Amino acid sequence: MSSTDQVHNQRIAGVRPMVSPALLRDELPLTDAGRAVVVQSRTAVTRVLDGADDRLLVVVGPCSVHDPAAGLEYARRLAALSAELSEDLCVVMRVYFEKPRTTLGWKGLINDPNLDGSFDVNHGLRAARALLLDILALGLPVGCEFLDPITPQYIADTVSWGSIGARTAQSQVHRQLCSGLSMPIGIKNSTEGDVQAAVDAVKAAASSHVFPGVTDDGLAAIFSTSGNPDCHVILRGSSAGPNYDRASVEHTLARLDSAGLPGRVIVDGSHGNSGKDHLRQPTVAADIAARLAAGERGVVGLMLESFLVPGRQELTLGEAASLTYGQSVTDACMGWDVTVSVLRDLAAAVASRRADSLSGAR
Ligand SMILES: O=C[C@H](O)[C@H](O)COP(=O)(O)O
Ligand SMILES: C=C(OP(=O)(O)O)C(=O)O
Repeated sequence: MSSTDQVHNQRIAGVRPMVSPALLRDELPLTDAGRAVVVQSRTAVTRVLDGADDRLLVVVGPCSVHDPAAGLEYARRLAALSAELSEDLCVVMRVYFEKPRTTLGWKGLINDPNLDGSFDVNHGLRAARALLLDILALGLPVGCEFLDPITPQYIADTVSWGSIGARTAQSQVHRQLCSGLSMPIGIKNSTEGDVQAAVDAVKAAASSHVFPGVTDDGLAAIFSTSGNPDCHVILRGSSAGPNYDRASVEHTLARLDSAGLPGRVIVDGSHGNSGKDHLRQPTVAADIAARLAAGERGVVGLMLESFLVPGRQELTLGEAASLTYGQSVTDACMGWDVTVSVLRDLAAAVASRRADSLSGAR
């Protein structure tokens, strides 16, 4: 595929046509009911972030979706649990289709939906959007990480909360992207533990930007954004250890204040905060629950990695048929039963904080 002119596309091995965002949305339209879920949940998440709603935001679900059927089964269970706990928790399902890799590895359902190195991106986009619509049909809002700057055009209308990962928080391309996204976005501290990088990203994303992008019809265009005031820091721990403790949260709130930004953070109970050990996520959640029950307010949300079956398994490309159903092929996840008790304990902590605050106000 490389050009014979010896200067152009010398390392491009192939170019294939890609469905346009408009065509995909036409094939798989957002229903009126789905739109209502997105609009209402974006407002609810924003109110939690602003402290206007005293519930805890809980972004919970698999590290990555590799099997839409298992993702949908998880969503059915979570929709019922979310309804049970809705007075105290604002639940968003983590539905991640794009995986940023430290070096190499499977990059997620959009990039390689057949899990075999065939990279059928058009099929990946269809599978991702179809699952998002199915989850919204259950009344459950979804949260995605945005990694490729073009992907949001295909799915962002279905997303109520977004994330920028630890490896891209310092990227200007991603900060610009956030400034134009229609939902609140959590931005993570770096893998080495640099929280200022996330604070700087929240500040940059709140501002307007002008940058190149792709239109609904797949044409290059220059986009102007108005800035996103609903971005916030996610403390995800680091290679140096956890950062969900009270002092780290206070330190982050002080940095946000110095930058003229609202004081709120989400804690990621996985990744550096649990050393990627799924058995430690409930310990993080229990610590946050105890602090909430004691009246702490800076932590407005918690992210948890959870799937039907606990732990993780190795993915060998081309051998998806031998995978255990409902178990992560990326980072280890809490299993469903543990997830239920963790979410119930978090809800009880929020209810207790509310009761204390009401009795204090009397
Ligand atoms: O959340 C997922 C992973 O931690 C992230 O994609 C990095 O994974 P890797 O270090 O296995 O590449
Ligand atoms: C990649 C992720 O996390 P981080 O960016 O914190 O490593 C994730 O949440 O899937």
